[in-house]
Amino acid sequence: MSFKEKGLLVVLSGPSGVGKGTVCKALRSRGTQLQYSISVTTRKPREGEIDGVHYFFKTRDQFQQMIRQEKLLEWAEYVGNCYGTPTDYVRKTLDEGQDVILEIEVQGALQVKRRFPEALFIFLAPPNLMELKKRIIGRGTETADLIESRMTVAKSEMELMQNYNYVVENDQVEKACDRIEAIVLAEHCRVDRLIEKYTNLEGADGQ
Ligand SMILES: Nc1ncnc2c1ncn2[C@@H]1O[C@H](COP(=O)(O)OP(=O)(O)OP(=O)(O)O)[C@@H](O)[C@H]1O
Ligand SMILES: Nc1nc2c(ncn2[C@@H]2O[C@H](COP(=O)(O)O)[C@@H](O)[C@H]2O)c(=O)[nH]1
Repeated sequence: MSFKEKGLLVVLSGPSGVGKGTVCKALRSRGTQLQYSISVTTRKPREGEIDGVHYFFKTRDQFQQMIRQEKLLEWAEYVGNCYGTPTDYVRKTLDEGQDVILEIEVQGALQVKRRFPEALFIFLAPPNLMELKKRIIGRGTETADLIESRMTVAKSEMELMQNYNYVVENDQVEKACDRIEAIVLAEHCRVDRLIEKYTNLEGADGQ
């Protein structure tokens, strides 16, 4: 009898501008074995963002329809726009035994926790709030008003950190990637994930 381990669901969240996207991109270019779920959003594309690559861009009506049809694993309204994770891709990829990473804000992460308590929750934290603001400004994608709104949300998101399994400081991108890779590796070795495999050892050689 062969034991097929299900993929691990990794939730990476943290305030806007902390570097979630940057860290995920760096993990990807290292070849880290994580599949990236592409979210659905009602936000307008930023310059250079491609539909189906960075997000699936939808109208509010289309997004509402996805909610009604229960196509979203989680969703949240964030600073005037809606964001959500398509369920099908996540379930299919986990069932194939591949790990999936969701790059989402905190309200959505809490919904995932209720539905998938066994998922791994990592909070990416900035060295401090001044540095966070500097990063959002430096990215050059938001108006001054939106930067203030995102900073206000960021402060309340930081207070929800205790709902996560790990906090990783994104002081340097490569160090943050090292820490995330180590956490994911350790999670794969947890007894509660592997016990089924090792309690069925006898079946493995046909005895
Ligand atoms: N460790 C770091 N040191 C300095 N700058 C960083 C670091 N990580 C990311 N940045 C920069 O911070 C800015 C925001 O990063 P990024 O867009 O990845 O954040 P994010 O958390 O994905 O934001 P959002 O949640 O809004 O999508 C970018 O300009 C990026 O280059
Ligand atoms: N709850 C969810 N949050 C998501 C999802 N995809 C992205 N996000 C988060 O939204 C904010 C804003 O993103 P931006 O691209 O407009 O800067 C940020 O924290 C993202 O991580 C999702 O599917 N669900």
